[in-house]
Amino acid sequence: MSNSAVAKWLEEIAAAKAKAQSKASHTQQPHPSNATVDISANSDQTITAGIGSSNAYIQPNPPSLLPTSSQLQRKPISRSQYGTVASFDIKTRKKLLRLVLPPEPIKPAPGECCSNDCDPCVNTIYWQDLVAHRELCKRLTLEYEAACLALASGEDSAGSEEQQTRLDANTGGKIDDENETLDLDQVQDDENGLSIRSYKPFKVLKKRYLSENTLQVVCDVAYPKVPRDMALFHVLIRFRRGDQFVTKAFTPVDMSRSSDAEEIESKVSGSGLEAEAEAESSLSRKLIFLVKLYPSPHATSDMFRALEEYSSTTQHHETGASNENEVLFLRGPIQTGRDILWNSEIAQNPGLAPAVMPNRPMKSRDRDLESNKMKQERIVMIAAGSGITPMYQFLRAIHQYQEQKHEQLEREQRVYNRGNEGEDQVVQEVDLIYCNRTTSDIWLRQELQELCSGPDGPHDSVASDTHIMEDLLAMDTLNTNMSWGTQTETESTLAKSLSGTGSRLRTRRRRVRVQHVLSSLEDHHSHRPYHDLSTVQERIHAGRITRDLLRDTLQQNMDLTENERLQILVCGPPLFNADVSRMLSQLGFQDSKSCEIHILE
Ligand SMILES: Cc1cc2nc3c(=O)[nH]c(=O)nc-3n(C[C@H](O)[C@H](O)[C@H](O)COP(=O)(O)OP(=O)(O)OC[C@H]3O[C@@H](n4cnc5c(N)ncnc54)[C@H](O)[C@@H]3O)c2cc1C
Repeated sequence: MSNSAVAKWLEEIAAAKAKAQSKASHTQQPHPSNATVDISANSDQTITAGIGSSNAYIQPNPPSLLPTSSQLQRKPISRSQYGTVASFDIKTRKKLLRLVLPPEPIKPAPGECCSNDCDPCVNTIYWQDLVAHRELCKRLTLEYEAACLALASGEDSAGSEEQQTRLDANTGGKIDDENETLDLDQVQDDENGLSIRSYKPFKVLKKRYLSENTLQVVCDVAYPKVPRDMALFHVLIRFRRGDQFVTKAFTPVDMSRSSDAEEIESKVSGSGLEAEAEAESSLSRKLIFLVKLYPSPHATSDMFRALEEYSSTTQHHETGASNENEVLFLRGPIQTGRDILWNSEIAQNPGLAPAVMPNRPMKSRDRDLESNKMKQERIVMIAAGSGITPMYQFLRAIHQYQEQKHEQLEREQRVYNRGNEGEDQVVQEVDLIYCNRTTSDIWLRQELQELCSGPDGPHDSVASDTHIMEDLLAMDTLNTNMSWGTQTETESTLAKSLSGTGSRLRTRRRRVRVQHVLSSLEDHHSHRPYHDLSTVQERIHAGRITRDLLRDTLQQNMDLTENERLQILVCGPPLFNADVSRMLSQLGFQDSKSCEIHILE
């Protein structure tokens, strides 16, 4: 090609470039390099300043009605992702500066706050994040303006080694010398688990109807290893419904059983059955929700019905799930005001029930304990339907910590050959009255039975024998007092013979007794009246909860000594709570120094 041809060709290219450039500058808003940025738009924002050419642009991303799934997933704002980004315009060979601002936090939707005095409340988190976001945007904007001025006045050190490490045009120009994050409070988000600051998507691993109106949903996230002072908590589940969100609170249930885990570990190789058991056992360690389904049309229930189990054949760009119905957006763990008080008390006194009366500060209980005055804690739980979930969480927490305490004492006794006199001062008794329509509506029945009899089984050790003995003796007392069915001869003999042996380990003094109240009169499967189905672990009554039943259960709590204290927890639908409160008041149970009544809404 001749020189003139080459020159002509270059001219044509330059003309085309100039044309394209002038077209771009007409379609974009000129922006002075010291412009302030409106940070209220709910999206990432970019300001570009072309210094050296007259181009300076603000390019806010169009605000969308709904946050994108990446925003839903957003981690705490990291300083390193945003700020002044430099690049070079290949055409003009001039340096461009760009300001990338973080997205504004998403305001909680109406109804997202469950009004249970949670700490942190989703609204508090939002306001904290908003303040932090504004401060960060202000700082980044100032930095950007300073960089623009420096570039315009030729003081920009681009090209220097230092600047090159800060600016990386090819990778989007991340500022990589600062790792400051805006995580304002102490609650740490778990990278792979739940986050308290934002909704994260998790695959639905299993969806199973336990009954016509009960759904069990297993999510692909481990039941959080919450610290001792966070044993009681709930999780927010968010569904997208058209262009709106529906957010509801649910209490996950911990279905992992140590006996299962040990069994799996003891297996050497994995046959088909073993692998199946292992898969089932690993599912039991996941976050599991029990959901009460209401007849359709019911927004929340219908969205749960529409959930699908994750299928590995199709792919979702974020979670690997094929469609939105295979994913649940979760946020947590969140504690209600009540949870916080109980959690701190369980953490301090694992063997004890909570004392949450505002007029009875925990210190007074500690004094009681120090002076060895308080010896008996009684808890009566009265639940209906899904109201069992917080009760079960509570029972699990107490059970778990008592197990730990028991093991610790057992170890100490073995190692130091030390007796544990004085350790068995506090006795805790728990009665649970659980109301449903039929046996198939009972949630966590097996798990409750296990809590009644303990995980050790009757033949393992003196400790477990002692435990069983205590349960049986407790039953004996109940049978005498309440004329519930009859204890079998074997049970009675075992209780008596064990009571004769004396107990070497008397630290575990938990007694859980379960009574089911079923409003349907007979069992549909066996066609036998419900009271015939009572066992040593659970009593079954037909009908509705009555004042007489409450009186019988509470009978032994009528005349509390100054060393005893009674806690009554009620959790069910509003009408049920109101009915039970009325009956308790008719029976003379009111909040006092020795009796605390908690209605869980
Ligand atoms: C901290 C916390 C933890 C919770 N944990 C659980 C849990 O583990 N499992 C669980 O299932 N729920 C749980 N809930 C309740 C759950 O969040 C929802 O409120 C519940 O599923 C009802 O859905 P909704 O609010 O959309 O019902 P809404 O339609 O707003 O109705 C509110 C209430 O009216 C009654 N109701 C509505 N429709 C019907 C109907 N067709 N028939 C009979 N009664 C009806 C129900 O009592 C319902 O709770 C929890 C709530 C809180 C605050």
